[in-house]
Amino acid sequence: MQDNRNGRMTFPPPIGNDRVIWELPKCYTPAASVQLKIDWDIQTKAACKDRAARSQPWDRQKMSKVVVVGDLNVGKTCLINRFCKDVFERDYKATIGVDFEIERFEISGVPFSLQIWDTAGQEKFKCIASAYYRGAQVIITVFDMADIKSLDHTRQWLEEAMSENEPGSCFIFLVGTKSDLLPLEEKQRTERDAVRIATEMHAEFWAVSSKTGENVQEFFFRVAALAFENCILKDMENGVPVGIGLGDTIKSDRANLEETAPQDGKRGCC
Ligand SMILES: Nc1nc2c(ncn2[C@@H]2O[C@H](COP(=O)(O)OP(=O)(O)OP(=O)(O)O)[C@@H](O)[C@H]2O)c(=O)[nH]1
Repeated sequence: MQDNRNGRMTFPPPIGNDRVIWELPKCYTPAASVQLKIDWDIQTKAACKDRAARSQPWDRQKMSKVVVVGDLNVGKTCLINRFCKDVFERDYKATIGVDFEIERFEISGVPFSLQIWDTAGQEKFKCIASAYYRGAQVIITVFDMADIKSLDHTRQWLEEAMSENEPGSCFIFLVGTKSDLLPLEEKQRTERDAVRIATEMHAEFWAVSSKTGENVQEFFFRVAALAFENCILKDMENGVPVGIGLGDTIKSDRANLEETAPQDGKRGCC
């Protein structure tokens, strides 16, 4: 890429090593995985090779929208903050409406981003948050492993998120947080219940702890990899040549957010 101001070559912002994915990350447990395969689809590999070789400009990278839903206090914000900022907040601060983060990856040599929407679990903010469900490629339904009621509510959260999206258009994940709070036996029992519900929801189950960081990065890498592959395969289905961007090519973070945010809503935290 040429920088017109000083004639020097400029390149996309570097991605830290911790956001580079070469191999398809493993699922948490095969009992609750919707994608049991252990490697990329052969078409994905070919498309990545081609695209990486062409060194597309950074502003033509791909982005997938991820919506995180679940009861209040289950740990949605902490989960996102642990992954995006590597921090853990012990004190509860309710999310007001919605908030978002953008995380950049390099997957098989191709730039890719996740736009992660954190929604409020409190009933009074639901109408604001639900306006942002549309256009999701990934829905993450979160429950607190130490509060079994929140697991029962995940079906309802998923139904509401899916009501704004086409059936079968999203990857669904069921995430149990606060695994650090449970003794082993109780954790195993809760996981068995969660796997059953995940199967009903056609979701992939993960147990994580934002406090200790256990499985948080592994989980988001898996999300990014599956969303990325989905973009490539969708483009192929739609007859988009592999060299011409992957799916919804983005112009910039700002332009993309304006497109995906509801017309009458605000961007960012409301
Ligand atoms: N021990 C432990 N506590 C956690 C974990 N994740 C979150 N918490 C605590 O749970 C409380 C709620 O976390 P939040 O992330 O704010 O919950 P939320 O789901 O975003 O809540 P709303 O914004 O109201 O929807 C906070 O006090 C966190 O410190 C975890 O993995 N382990």
